[in-house]
Amino acid sequence: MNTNNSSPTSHSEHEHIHQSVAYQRVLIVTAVDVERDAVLRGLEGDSRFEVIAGGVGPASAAASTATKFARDNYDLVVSAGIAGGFTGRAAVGTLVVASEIIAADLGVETAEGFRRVDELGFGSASVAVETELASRLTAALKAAEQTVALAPVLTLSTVTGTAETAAALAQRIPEAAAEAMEGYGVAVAAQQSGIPVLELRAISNPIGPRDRDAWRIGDALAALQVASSILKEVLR
Ligand SMILES: O=C(O)c1cccc(C(=O)CC[C@H]2O[C@@H](n3cnc4c(=O)[nH]cnc43)[C@H](O)[C@@H]2O)c1
Repeated sequence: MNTNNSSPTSHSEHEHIHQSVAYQRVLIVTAVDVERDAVLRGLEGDSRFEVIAGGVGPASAAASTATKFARDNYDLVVSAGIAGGFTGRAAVGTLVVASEIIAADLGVETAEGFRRVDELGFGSASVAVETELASRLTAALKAAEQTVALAPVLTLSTVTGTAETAAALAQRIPEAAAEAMEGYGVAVAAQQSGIPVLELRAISNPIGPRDRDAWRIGDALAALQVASSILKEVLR
């Protein structure tokens, strides 16, 4: 860093200063304790980060996130944890960085099919992420030889448990790579407080017929730990 106040600061120094100032306080919200513990292992005690297990589902995630925002200031919030992956788009053990966070069941069922709240004039079922940062995180994960997709991540209150529902979701939102249960809740809390948001997911199971014994939670938590250590470096 340039410590001489009288000399001009270069463009690249400005960028560095901006980055380190921008992300000094980061809140990471997982659903459950084992996810929080995997993230904490990856962060290795970095004091810029606070990690909470905010509960399962969008309502708990939103309330937990908003409660933290009411008590402290944050520069960034990250929804993180394990997730289901759409077959052919995100395999078990790989990572997904959200390019967009979509509440896939926020809308109305009609005889003609599902209609998003957006079409009905009741707000939006999607929240934009901090795009540049999502791209940088994806690139850093790839550089660290992780398999990662940058794609929309769906939030659902109900885990998909049939091939029919999985196919319907994949057809309705063809770009989506993963589904989880909290991203949209964290993202709405962030949006209402003007705080940038990311979602980072490690795939534990394929989306489709329910087979809980086939979930590879250990592999997903290991990938989440690696991804958290890379997130720490990207925000440095
Ligand atoms: O039983 C365990 O040992 C265990 C360990 C870690 C996490 C869990 C959970 O049940 C976390 C639930 C959490 O995971 C997300 N998730 C994972 N797969 C899917 C899916 O296919 N569809 C939707 N959500 C999924 C979700 O965000 C839940 O909060 C258990």
